[in-house]
Amino acid sequence: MSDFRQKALDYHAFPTPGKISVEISKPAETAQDLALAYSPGVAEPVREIAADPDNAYKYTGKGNLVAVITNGTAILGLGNLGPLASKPVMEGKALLFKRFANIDSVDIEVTHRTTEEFIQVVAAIADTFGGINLEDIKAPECFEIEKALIERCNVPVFHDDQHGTAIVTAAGLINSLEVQGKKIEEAQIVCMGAGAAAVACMQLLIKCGALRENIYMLDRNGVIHSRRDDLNEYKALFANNTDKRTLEDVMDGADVFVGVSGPDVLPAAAVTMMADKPVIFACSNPDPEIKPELAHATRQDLVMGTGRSDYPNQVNNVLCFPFIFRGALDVRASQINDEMKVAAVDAIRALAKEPVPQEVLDASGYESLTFGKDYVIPKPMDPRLLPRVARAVALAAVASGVARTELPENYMLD
Ligand SMILES: NC(=O)C1=CN([C@@H]2O[C@H](COP(=O)(O)OP(=O)(O)OC[C@H]3O[C@@H](n4cnc5c(N)ncnc54)[C@H](OP(=O)(O)O)[C@@H]3O)[C@@H](O)[C@H]2O)C=CC1
Ligand SMILES: CC(=O)C(=O)O
Ligand SMILES: [Mg+2]
Repeated sequence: MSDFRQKALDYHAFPTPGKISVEISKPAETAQDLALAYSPGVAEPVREIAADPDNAYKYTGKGNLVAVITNGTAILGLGNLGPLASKPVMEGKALLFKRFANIDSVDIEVTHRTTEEFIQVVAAIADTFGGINLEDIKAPECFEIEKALIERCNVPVFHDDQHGTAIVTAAGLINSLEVQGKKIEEAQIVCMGAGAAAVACMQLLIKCGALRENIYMLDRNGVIHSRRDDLNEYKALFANNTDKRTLEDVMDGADVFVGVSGPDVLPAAAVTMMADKPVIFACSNPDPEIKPELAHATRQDLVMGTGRSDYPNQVNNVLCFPFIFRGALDVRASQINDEMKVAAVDAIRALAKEPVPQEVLDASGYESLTFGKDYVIPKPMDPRLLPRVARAVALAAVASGVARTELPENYMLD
């Protein structure tokens, strides 16, 4: 067994299996403490909440609690390995919520027969939480699931693989194009993958200025074009009237490759066909569409990003979901809308252009980092992400009318 594989297994197994635990936040030592925490004292907040459901935010942990919910049908790029096998990833998301945004989070892995059954399960438990983060649910079911849950739930519902990925990809890509001296409005974009992440990434890039007709999307059957009769309604949104059929056909002259598909699907030969100064985001986890070593050996003029922590330019939704939920929870937003997503893109982008504090360099193992080819996007451990992104999101929620409380005082500074 490789050293790294054993290390990863030991990390998860010892000293306690798993990555999260529950802590109590009130004294519970004496009979008097227990009389307040449990019977008879607990009856008082029960009555208050029964009288006004908003009191749940006052008397319980609901307002700082996010559920990470999955069915395990698209676990990273590993595929449909079932709910239980997805648990380490979901505990990982919960760990990241706590570590980066001090949000309490629990993972919920749902076994179900039909899509409607999954929707019913989540809708039935949604009031327990301040927000629902859907994770690793495959397309096209993820689209129907998210839409139905947004309609049925009173708390924000956010499919991370769609929107978290899209926000980070848009921030990183617009910065990369700036570094390469290109404009998003003129960029020829190839998107490998046509699932949850792909559809949302391309939709948000269009909101940020990309032209739909400049985007070529591919699935396992090649280029998505208007004469295919096997497209679901989401892929059909990206069907081009074109004779191009293969990856090579669309990579010829492309400025951007976004990979949200699977491992090693981008051959070096296709990279050589791209326009001058291209951008390659090979975001599949854990194994990217092309290894950075191979891409860099193929040409020198590219900006390269992956979803991983161990290469420069980590294009990964960890840069978004803790912070967008922090902002949404802090103003009790009823939903996470496009205005909040675009605010997150702008805040993440802007941070990459500022000097990097020593603590971030130390934590990420760099001597220096400056905005440029190897640093187009902030590092996840940058402590400025939390105040900047959360504040931008909260302000956007207030401005767009979805906030249900006033802006907290700490967001008013500046
Ligand atoms: N870095 C990041 O932050 C994130 C990365 N990702 C990565 O994106 C990938 C997709 O995730 P997600 O969208 O949630 O999953 P989905 O199951 O929703 O979509 C997967 C898509 O990838 C396509 N695909 C898979 N293998 C290939 C291949 N060999 N050639 C061409 N297309 C292929 C599928 O094609 P078809 O439709 O024909 O089946 C499908 O369209 C994963 O690898 C995941 O790790 C996802 C979210 C965040
Ligand atoms: C990062 C992530 O959410 C994924 O690869 O699915
Ligand atoms: Mg995911």
